[in-house]
Formats: sequence, C-alpha cells, structure tokens
Amino acid sequence: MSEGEGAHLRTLEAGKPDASHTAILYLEDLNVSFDGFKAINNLSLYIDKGELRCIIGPNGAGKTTMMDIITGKTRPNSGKAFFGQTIDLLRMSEPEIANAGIGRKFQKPTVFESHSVAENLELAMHGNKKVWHSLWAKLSGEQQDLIDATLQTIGLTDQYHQQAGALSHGQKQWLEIGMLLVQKPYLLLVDEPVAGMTHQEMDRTAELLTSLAGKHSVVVVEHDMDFVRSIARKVTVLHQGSVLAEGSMDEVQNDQRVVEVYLGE
Ligand SMILES: Nc1ncnc2c1ncn2[C@@H]1O[C@H](COP(=O)(O)OP(=O)(O)OP(=O)(O)O)[C@@H](O)[C@H]1O
Repeated sequence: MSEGEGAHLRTLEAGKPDASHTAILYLEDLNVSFDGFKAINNLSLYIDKGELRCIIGPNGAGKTTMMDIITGKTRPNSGKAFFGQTIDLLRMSEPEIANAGIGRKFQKPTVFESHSVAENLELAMHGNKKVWHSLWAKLSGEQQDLIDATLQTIGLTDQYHQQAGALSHGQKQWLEIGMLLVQKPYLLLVDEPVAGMTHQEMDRTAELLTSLAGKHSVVVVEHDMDFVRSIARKVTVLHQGSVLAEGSMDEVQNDQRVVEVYLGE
C-alpha cells in the first residue's frame, strides 16, 4: 500500500467529519474544464456545520458541476475538496462519499413507486440493496423509531402505508429527502427542490429544509428566487464557474454585478 492510500483509509476510518474548525465542506481553487471550456474556474467555497446555504446563479454557472465534484461524479483538474478537516473527497469514490455522510437529492424524484412510503424509507436505510431481503428483515426498535421520526419530519406520517407512486409530486420530493435522512447524512445537497411544486408545497418544503439546518448542513441549489428568499440565510452567487457574490439575500440582490449577470441572461 502506498503512503497515499494509507492516508485515505485513515480518513475513512475516522468516520465522522471533523468540523471542529466550524466548516464541514472546504472547496478550494477548484478547476474543471470540459474540452477546454472552464466550467469551474478557481472556485473556493466553505460551508459551515449546521448551515443552510443557497446557491444561485444563471444557467451554466457551474452549480451542477460543483455538486458533481462534491459527490465524486466529476473529478476536477485541480484544487481541493475536503469534508471536514481530514476527509479528502477527491480521493474517494461516489459510494465512499455517500457512506461518509454526504447525501444528494436530484431534481427529479426517484422513489420506488410500487412500494409503500415506509418501505421506501426502509429500503433507503438498508442502502437500496437486496430489496426483498431488506423488506423481510425485521426492523429493530431503533430502526422503527428512525422511520417514524423521519415520517414526522417530512410530514408523511399519515401516508405510512400508501403506495409511493400515488403520492403528489411534492410528497414524492419529501419522501426522497426522507430517504436521505434515514442514512443520517452530515451534509445534504438538494438540487432544485421546488421545481414543479404548488405554492403550498413550496411553503412546506421551505419549512422542511429550514428545520433540517442545525442538525445537518444543507446546500440548496435553486432557481426560484421567491423560494430562495423564503429560506435564505447566506446566499452564494455562482457565475462562470466562480463565486461572484456571497451574503444575505438582500446583499446579493443589491449587488450591481449580480444584477448585471441576471439581466444579461
Ligand atoms: N459533461 C460536460 N461536457 C461538456 N460541457 C459540460 C459538461 N457538463 C457541464 N458542461 C458545461 O459546463 C457549464 C456549467 O454547467 P452546469 O450544468 O454545472 O451549470 P449550472 O449552473 O448547473 O446550470 P443550470 O442552472 O442550467 O443547471 C455549462 O456551460 C455546461 O454546458
């Protein structure tokens, strides 16, 4: 084993990300080129433990590519990406990163339509593997408590036995967030959570995401500015693969550079 591999194993064995210096995610000087086109350009970004951060930016700003780097789907050409002080994400595979406690929710819900709401959580808890084995295995009291608590958090307690395919679009999105929560992530990456939702569903999603902050660190990428305003604490504006502005919603909305970027879209 090379020295590098040893270091990688140690970080995995360390388990919990070391956020003793407040940040849980460190992205530093990241660069990604696709056929010579710089999708990510010297990007540096820090997320604090328990923080709820909104990431906005016009189409093509690099938001998805940034999420892809954090989850190991895209490898940067240069730069650093650390989870806590010690866990080097750039040395890990996608499953290793998920196991380390980074959960990602994509825009489109992907629940198991023919299974009940509770079974979906059960399957997610077992890592979506061995479907039938998972569903026949008896849940421990602790596992059952986690399912019950998660259903309460996502507002689907009354839908316990309901087939997931029969849920509304918004309910499917919440169920999928629940499927991440049962895996007890430290960091949740949520991509365009309110696309296609009714106003009522958007309000409920705002409550849900804000209730998760503190217990988890949450990064939300979203185009809907009214929604972002309703949940925003700190907002990061990406443009051409870099951070253009960062601050409160009011600060970034009144930033002339941000105004120009959005007007020019
Ligand atoms: N695999 C790829 N090959 C080539 N170019 C890519 C690839 N992935 C992304 N890009 C380009 O990189 C840039 C950044 O894309 P990215 O999807 O990260 O932006 P985004 O901010 O998520 O945009 P949107 O809000 O439209 O989803 C875009 O110009 C995109 O066309």
